[in-house]
Order: sequence, then C-alpha cells, then structure tokens
Amino acid sequence: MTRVIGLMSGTSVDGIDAALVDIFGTDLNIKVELVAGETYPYPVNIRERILEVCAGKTISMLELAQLDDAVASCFAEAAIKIQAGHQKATLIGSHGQTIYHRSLTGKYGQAKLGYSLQIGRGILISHLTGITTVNNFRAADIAVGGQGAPLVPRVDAALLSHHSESRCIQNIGGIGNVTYIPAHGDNWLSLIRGWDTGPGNSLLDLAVEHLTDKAKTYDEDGNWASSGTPNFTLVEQWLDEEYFHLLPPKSTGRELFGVDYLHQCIKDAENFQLSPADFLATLTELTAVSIVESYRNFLPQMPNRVLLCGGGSRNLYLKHRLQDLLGNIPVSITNEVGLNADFKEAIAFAVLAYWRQTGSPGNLPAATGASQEVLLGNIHIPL
Ligand SMILES: Nc1ncnc2c1ncn2[C@@H]1O[C@H](COP(=O)(O)OP(=O)(O)OP(=O)(O)O)[C@@H](O)[C@H]1O
Ligand SMILES: CC(=O)N[C@H]1[C@@H]2OC[C@@H](O2)[C@@H](O)[C@@H]1O[C@H](C)C(=O)O
Repeated sequence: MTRVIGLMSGTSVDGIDAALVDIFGTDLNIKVELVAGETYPYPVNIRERILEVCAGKTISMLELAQLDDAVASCFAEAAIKIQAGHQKATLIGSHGQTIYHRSLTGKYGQAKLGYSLQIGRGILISHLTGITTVNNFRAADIAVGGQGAPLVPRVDAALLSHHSESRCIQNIGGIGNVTYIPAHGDNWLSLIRGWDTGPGNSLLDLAVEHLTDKAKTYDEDGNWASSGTPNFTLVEQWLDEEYFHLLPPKSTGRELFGVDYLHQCIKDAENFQLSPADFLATLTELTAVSIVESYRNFLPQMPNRVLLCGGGSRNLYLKHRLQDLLGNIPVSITNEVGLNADFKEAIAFAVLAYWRQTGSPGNLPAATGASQEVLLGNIHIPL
C-alpha cells in the first residue's frame, strides 16, 4: 500500500482539491481508498490574479514568478493540512494550476505541438512538504503529439470499468470532459474514448458573477437557472460553435470558453430580452446539449449509464436536463459506484503520480491523440 496525496485545481479556479488516498496494486489493476478529501479555497486576490492571466491579461515575468510562488505555497499548505491526524503520505501528485492551454484543435489547429502551462512548481511543493512530488503531467503526452488532455481516462478505466455495463464518466468542472468505457470484453481497453466536451460550469459561473456584480461565484444547485426557461433558438445558434463539431481527440479551456465567450453570449441574448434566470437556463441547456450531442456524434454507441463527477454534478438543474436529454439512460453520480465525485480529479492525480513512480504509463492515446503511451510527470525528491 502506498499513501498518496493528489492535488488539483481546475479551470473553475475555485480552490485546491486535496485527496489523501491509499493505493494498492499496479498499473490498471489498482484499488484506491479515499482517506480524506478537502477543498481549500484560494485567497481571493490569488484567485483573481489567476483568472486575469487565464483571461489573457499580460503580466511581467516577475509577476508570473510571484504567482507561481503563491500557488506552490497554497498547494504545499493543502498537502500539509489534508494529512492532519492521519498517517503521513510518501508521494504527492500535483496537477498545479493551468493558466494556459494551447490545444491542437480549432484556431490553434495549425500548431505542430500542443502547449499547456501549469504553475505551482513541484520542487517547491516537495521542499515545503518533505514529500516526493510529481508534477507537470501534461508535457510528455504533448511531446509525443498529444493534446496533453484529458488525462483522467486511463484512471477512469482503472477505477470505473464494469463487466457488463458501458459507461460514460462525465466530469463537469469549469470545462467538461468525458471518458467512454465499454463493458469488459475483447479489446475493451482499446475501445475507450475520451475528450473535452466543452463548457462545464465556466460560462455559468462567469454569468453568475456578472449578474450579481461578483457577489456570487456560482448558481447553487442550479436553483436560479431552474426558475428560468431556456431559449432554444439561442441554444441552436450557440451549438454552431466550431469546437462542438470537431472530431475527438480534442481538448479546450478557458482560452475558448471564457470571458470573451460569455460576452458574446450576452450580446446574442440581447435580441431576446431574457431575464437573468432565462439566460442562465439557456447557458445550462447549452452545456447539457453539447455534452449529449457529443455522445451521439462521436461514440460508437450510447452508453448503458452516465456517471457524473466534478462540482457541476451538484447542479441539480443541469443533472435534470442531462437526464431528460438522455431519456432512458440513467444518469447518476460516481459516488453511487464507490468513487467520490468531488475528489475524483484529485484522486486521479494521486494515481497518475503513483503510476509515474511505479513505471506505468498515464496517458491513453485514444483520448489525447498522442502517438504512444508515455510515463507522465516530473519527479521531485525533497532537497
Ligand atoms: N452545489 C453546487 N451547485 C451548483 N454548482 C456547483 C455546486 N458546487 C460546485 N459547483 C460548481 O462546480 C465548480 C467547481 O467544480 P470543480 O472543482 O469540479 O471544477 P474544476 O476542477 O476547477 O474544473 P476542471 O474539471 O475543468 O478542471 C464551481 O465553480 C461551481 O460552478
Ligand atoms: C489543460 C487542463 O488543465 N485541462 C483540464 C480542464 O478541466 C477539465 C478538462 O479541461 C480536462 O481536459 C483537463 O483536466 C482533467 C483533469 C484531465 O486532464 O483529464
């Protein structure tokens, strides 16, 4: 058994998810037990600086260095806090904070290689915690021609495959991403697929901030949106977005589904004089339809079951809309099959660090487009 800490802050930039886990076994034959999970919110000024950089604000190298210092310290603090009262971990997998992601799709499609920058340097986390730390998980996949994302599909395959049921594991973070896992059988591993579906909560969160003058950062349980009515003409118009029609493998980020995108949505909505609740319902519908349409368009067949994870799985209105659009395919939360939906991504980076240390590949070429399986991440041993 190895006790590992997984640390993740995603595109919602709401805080650092920390998972303390025990991992048994090797490669795809692993078992993971969650010992503790906690989200540690960023200090408001750091969150704002990260969001500004993600939105394209130009900053100096000095400011970037300061931001990296701050993020690494927050990550190290999260690792220290999550262990309180527990036996200590011997390994940390730290995703870091993505501040830029150049995918190989859409308007960046001409680039030969992807590029993905996560700040919060591993050497500092390892030094501050005294624990071997693996970070920079996306670089190796990108070097062999992959998008560097999504990386969770191989972990999903290890933890959530089923002998007779095909499943879509749908993460709804700032950005949404899916892993399709066929039921066990011949070649089931080679039939797994994964891609970023598009906006998860990113546009909804930005809209709530805009509508409340930053008093609120998200629509709790989707209550506000549920009191409105989606405008289907707008949804149809927004579904023309090129990203939704690109064939997987594909990845995206706040570079596309960010502030500028929301401003365009606000502009489009002016013609319809929507109430704030109608506007939120319409954005929720876009999120739900873009997810379900991507299954219909890109999967060999629809799954037997959809399992949600990530903060968006708590948005009851979004969940209800997904269930409605999926008809008789049941939609539930990964908790129902034994994996904590709030900490699944943090758990995934603990597993990826474990695989790096034990010499197993972490990427799934069918999901990232990489030319081969590779070991993911840089190992930092405490100084
Ligand atoms: N009770 C709730 N009701 C509605 N939405 C919620 C609730 N709790 C969390 N969320 C949403 O979930 C978001 C955080 O989700 P999560 O932590 O999975 O995202 P992330 O890891 O930052 O993103 P990504 O998966 O893109 O990396 C919040 O910003 C909010 O929009
Ligand atoms: C560049 C980056 O940070 N991408 C995230 C983001 O958040 C969701 C989606 O976009 C996903 O592809 C990815 O994270 C998860 C953990 C992944 O790599 O599987």
